Amino acid sequence: MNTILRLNNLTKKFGPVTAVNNLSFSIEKGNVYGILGPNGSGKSTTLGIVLNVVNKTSGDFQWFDGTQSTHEALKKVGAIIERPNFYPYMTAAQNLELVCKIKNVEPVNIDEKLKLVGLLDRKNSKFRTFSLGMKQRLAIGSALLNDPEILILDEPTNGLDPQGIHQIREIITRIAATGTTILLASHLLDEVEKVCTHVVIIRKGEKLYSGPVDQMNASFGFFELMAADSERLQALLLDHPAFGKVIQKGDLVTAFLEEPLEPETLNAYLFENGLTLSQLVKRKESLEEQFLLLTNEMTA
Ligand SMILES: Nc1ncnc2c1ncn2[C@@H]1O[C@H](COP(=O)(O)OP(=O)(O)OP(=O)(O)O)[C@@H](O)[C@H]1O
Repeated sequence: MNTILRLNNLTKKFGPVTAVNNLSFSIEKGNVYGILGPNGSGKSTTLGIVLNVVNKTSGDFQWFDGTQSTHEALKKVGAIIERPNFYPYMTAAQNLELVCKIKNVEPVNIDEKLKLVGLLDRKNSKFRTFSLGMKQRLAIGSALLNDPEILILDEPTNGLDPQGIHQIREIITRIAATGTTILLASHLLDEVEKVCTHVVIIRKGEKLYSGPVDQMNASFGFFELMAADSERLQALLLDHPAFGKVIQKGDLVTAFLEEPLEPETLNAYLFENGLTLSQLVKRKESLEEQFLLLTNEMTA
């Protein structure tokens, strides 16, 4: 696989605030990456550093094979990290022609890109008549004019209505299908799940998880149990090698699995040790619950 971008122990401090803390991950060609984290977790700062608009404090990053300067490499990157800004009195097509002039690319792709973002039929409408969703789509079309290797988007659906959100997500999927690598920042787990193949979860600038989105839900689940003798129940669970954390709230004992275990096997183990259960339920955290557990765990 070709590496598009590699971050090595990247750190950014704004005075006493460490916005990005020792962050390392890499972006491989052809995937759709989400940087997922709550507000203020350092997503925009990370994007700003690799796009050369924010100075890093320490660590480094490397674009492509590392042989070009960042300035040269960024010519192969399309990025939208601010609210889309075009000339309001010019049409969509005229604005894109201007972008072509600025980027020094032939204006041959304009219709193709407008079509990709669903704006071909509005190419002669003035920018000021566009909805926020259309403005965002035009910005995506504009960022694609030079056929970049990677498209970078910061919170691409922020402020849009459900229809606008759906359109943007569909367009991102369409662009990814053409082989363009995508890196987007989002605070929405649901968005990353829907659009991305890979995720880097950060909190307070630190990486909590990185890997394929479909392996995020790799928890073995947990049991919710009740027995008349809950102290003995807890002791037996803690003795069993499959369990990690065991917590009790009222009469309910929750035991988290660190390896697979079937309810029948657990029931038989407890019965053989002289304990009968009044309740046995096996559950798995939803992705949402796991994300919250992961991001809250580091609060302390
Ligand atoms: N120019 C700046 N000066 C001082 N502090 C900053 C600056 N830019 C960002 N920060 C701080 O760095 C931290 C990370 O901010 P950043 O904008 O990167 O997070 P984010 O994950 O993109 O959040 P959001 O989605 O809210 O933009 C925050 O504590 C923020 O207040």
